[in-house]
Amino acid sequence: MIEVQNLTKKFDRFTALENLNLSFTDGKSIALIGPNGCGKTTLIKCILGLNVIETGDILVDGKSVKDDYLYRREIGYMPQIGRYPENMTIGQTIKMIKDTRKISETHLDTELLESFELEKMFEKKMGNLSGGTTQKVSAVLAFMFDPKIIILDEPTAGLDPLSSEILKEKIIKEKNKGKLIIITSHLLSELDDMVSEIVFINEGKVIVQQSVTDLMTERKSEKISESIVSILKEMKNNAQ
Ligand SMILES: Nc1ncnc2c1ncn2[C@@H]1O[C@H](COP(=O)(O)OP(=O)(O)OP(=O)(O)O)[C@@H](O)[C@H]1O
Repeated sequence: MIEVQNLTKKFDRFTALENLNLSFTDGKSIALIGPNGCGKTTLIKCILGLNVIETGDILVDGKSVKDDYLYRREIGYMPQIGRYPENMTIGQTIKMIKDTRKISETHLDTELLESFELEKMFEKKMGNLSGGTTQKVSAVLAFMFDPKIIILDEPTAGLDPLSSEILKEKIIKEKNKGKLIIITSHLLSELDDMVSEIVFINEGKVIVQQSVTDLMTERKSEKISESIVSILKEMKNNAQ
C-alpha cells in the first residue's frame, strides 16, 4: 500500500506537485493521467526516493520513504526511458541486476523474458538496441523480482502491437495476484482493460481520484478516454 500525505514538491521556485493526498491499495491497478508536465513522473520519482521530499510524506506499507531505501526492494520500476551501460550486452545487464538483488533463480519471474524472446538477443549491446527492445529489457527487469508493487512509466510507448499486448496481459495477471500496479500513459484507449482506478493530475494538483466503475457511472461513458474528455471539458468550462 502507498499513502501520499500532503506532498508538495518544488524545483527551486516552481511547484511541480501541490499538496497531494492519495491512497493506493494492493490489488488495484491505478492509472496516473494528465497533460505533459503535470507531475506524473515527479510523483513516481518521489515514491521511488529518486526525488527528495521536503514537504509532506509518502508511506510504502506504512514506512516513510524518507527512512531508508529497503522498501525499494518491493517495487519493480519500468522507467519512461531506461538508461543502461552502453557497452554491456542484454545478458550481462540482466545478470548484473540479478546478482545485486541476490534472489535465487527459482524465485525469478522470467515470463516476460520468454514471451519477448529476449534470450535470442542476449549478445547484443545495450547501446545498439532499438528503443522498443530497450523498453522490453526494462519491462523484464520491472517484473523479474516478483515485487509487490509495480510502477510503469509509459510502458507501451515504443512497443510494437504484439509486445504491447504481451505486456498488458502480464500487467492484468499480476494485478489479479493482488499486486499494486501504477501506470502512467497517454494512450487512454489501452487503459480500459488494465486499470481499476484513475488519478487525474493537472498542474501538479489531483483533480480526480476515482474507481473506473464510479467514473464511468458518473460520466455516463463506457470508456476511460470519454470520461477524461468529459473532465477536461468541465475544467475548460469552469475556467471560463
Ligand atoms: N529535476 C527537475 N528540475 C526542474 N524541474 C523539473 C525537474 N523534474 C521535473 N521538473 C518539472 O516538473 C514538471 C512536471 O514534470 P514531470 O516529468 O513530472 O511531468 P509528466 O506529467 O511526467 O509529463 P509527461 O507526460 O510529459 O511525461 C515539469 O514542468 C518539469 O519541467
